[in-house]
Amino acid sequence: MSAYPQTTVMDTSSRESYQDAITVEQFKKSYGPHTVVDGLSFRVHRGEVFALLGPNGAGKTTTVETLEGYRKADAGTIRVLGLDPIRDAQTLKPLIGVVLQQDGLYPALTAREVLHLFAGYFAHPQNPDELLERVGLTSAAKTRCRRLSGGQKRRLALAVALVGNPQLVFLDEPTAGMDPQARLATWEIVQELKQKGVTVLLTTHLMDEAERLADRVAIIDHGRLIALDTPENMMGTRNARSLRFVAASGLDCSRLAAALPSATAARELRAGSYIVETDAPENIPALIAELASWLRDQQITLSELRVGHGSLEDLFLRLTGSEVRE
Ligand SMILES: Nc1ncnc2c1ncn2[C@@H]1O[C@H](COP(=O)(O)OP(=O)(O)OP(=O)(O)O)[C@@H](O)[C@H]1O
Repeated sequence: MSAYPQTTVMDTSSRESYQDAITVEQFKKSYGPHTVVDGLSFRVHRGEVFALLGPNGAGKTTTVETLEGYRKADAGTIRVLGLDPIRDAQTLKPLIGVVLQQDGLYPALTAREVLHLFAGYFAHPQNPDELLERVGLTSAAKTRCRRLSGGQKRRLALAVALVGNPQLVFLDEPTAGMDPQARLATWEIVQELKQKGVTVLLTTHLMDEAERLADRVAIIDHGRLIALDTPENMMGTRNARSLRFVAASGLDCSRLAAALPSATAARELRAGSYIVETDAPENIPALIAELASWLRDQQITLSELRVGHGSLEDLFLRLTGSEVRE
């Protein structure tokens, strides 16, 4: 309940000068002897969708919950909408929306009752019934929370986070447990939030979610920042000098490289996963055309083709050495 306080009168004058929606500088947090966040620094611009990626235990939830004011930093500076999340909690809480990893919704209330209840905490809430429809829960509006499926609970938690028209939304694994249709609907909602200028900080284990939604992605491991960039830059899509493709394993790469005039080299990275290199980004369109016609002539079926280093998932594995879990 503490996440959704009674509406307070806000003094926004002290916040007018803040530049970024979130500032984290040299943030440190330990549990006993165990350091889980170790000098983390990043900024989230206003109106940006920012994704935090990291393997299990990397410190993502600790970071997000500190930004939300639920945990206290041991060291460093944390500002959210120009405010200190603990000292200025009363002012900040009505301005942010939070989807927690665990949904602490009331088991005996219906989905509609929960949303109306939370709407009552805010001065200018969204229409709860319209919001229920927006998250695809109209048919479950009269279902008690304990009977909602895992995916429906996540959608209700999202609606609860949005009902107060927040300026900044924290989404901790927002689509975990959702079926593909609900996931797509949630992605649309995040894109709408961005269009409205709402800042979104999300954590996810789904690389396609980060690739599709995020303006910038921070990869953290052992509580440290190891990469921060746009998904395109991380994947090397711009100024790329290579193609990756997936097809049957065991293709003759020297024959392949020799057959493509724009290629300088070709290798099988792992069974069925190939890289073809060229010496300048402007050769990429020709390389794609040459590769496509070679594959056609050899009657080889292609299951994936990417420009650049590979997927965000490849990069994540390379940087953290960890498997991604859903
Ligand atoms: N209250 C706590 N007391 C002690 N240890 C904790 C506490 N909360 C988290 N930890 C530990 O801190 C580390 C970082 O946890 P955190 O939940 O921040 O990671 P995460 O990146 O969100 O992981 P996940 O992807 O599994 O959610 C983990 O080793 C976790 O066990």
